[in-house]
Amino acid sequence: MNELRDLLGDLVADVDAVFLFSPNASFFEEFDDVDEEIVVVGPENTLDAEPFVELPIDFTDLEGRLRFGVEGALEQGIVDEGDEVLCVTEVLDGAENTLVRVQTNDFSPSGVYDMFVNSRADASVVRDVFEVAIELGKKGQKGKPVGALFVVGDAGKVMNKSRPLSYNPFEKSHVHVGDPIVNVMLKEFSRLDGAFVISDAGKIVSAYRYLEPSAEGVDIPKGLGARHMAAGAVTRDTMATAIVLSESDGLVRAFKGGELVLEIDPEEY
Ligand SMILES: Nc1ncnc2c1ncn2[C@@H]1O[C@H](COP(=O)(O)OP(=O)(O)OP(=O)(O)O)[C@@H](O)[C@H]1O
Ligand SMILES: [Mn+2]
Repeated sequence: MNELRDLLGDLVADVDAVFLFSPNASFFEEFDDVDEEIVVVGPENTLDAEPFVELPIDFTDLEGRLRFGVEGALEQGIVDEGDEVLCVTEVLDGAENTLVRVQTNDFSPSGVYDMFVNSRADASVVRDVFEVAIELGKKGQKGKPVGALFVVGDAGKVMNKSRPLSYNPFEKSHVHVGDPIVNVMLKEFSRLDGAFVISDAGKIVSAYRYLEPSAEGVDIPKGLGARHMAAGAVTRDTMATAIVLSESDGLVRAFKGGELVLEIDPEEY
């Protein structure tokens, strides 16, 4: 008789590594004796696991989460190209209810791991800006959809490639992303045109900047307009990362090195 176990056992057979996404302590300990390499992926290394891949944001979409874990492990040399990896994770708030077997080559590098970890700006600054954009996307401005453009890192060069559209409300202030009051200010100022420029350390350098990078050769997906084009182009001309909330489709996108590296729907957060 065919037992399910026999039929589905191939799914877990002969893998090079097992990735546990945000496991709890007791589940993690059960893997003590397995022969395969165990890799923990999560927002914080509360279990002192080694090796560990830190998730900068809570990816609700499964593919984004797997991709980040795999790219991070490849980048850190924990796994190699072509390795077979078994991912144990959750969907729909059901702890450890999902097994996905992937080969590390299944993911063509998207740059998402690189964007957080190897940005000029601190990973926490990139994450904080992401969170503002997601929150803004969820709530809009007084219920209306709103767009916004944040350029993070390499601020001196970004300022050189842009011009003011209005007075800069952050001119003499020393405020940083992540402060609750600053998040309110960013949301308020996002009603007006232009981009926010943020330093590597998270200081808000300016609001209302009109970006003027050279857009020559920048290849962004069709259908996106001037805001996204400017975001893509400024990251090719500088070491910055650009995070864009689209007023028209409500998605948050990130650009680095002139390319789209991440696209998320705030409604799923
Ligand atoms: N070069 C630029 N620098 C800064 N802000 C810009 C630039 N170009 C456009 N924007 C801002 O983007 C807004 C929307 O422009 P547009 O509709 O062309 O962009 P989009 O990519 O379609 O974005 P959305 O999806 O939000 O509509 C403009 O009103 C302006 O505030
Ligand atoms: Mn538009």
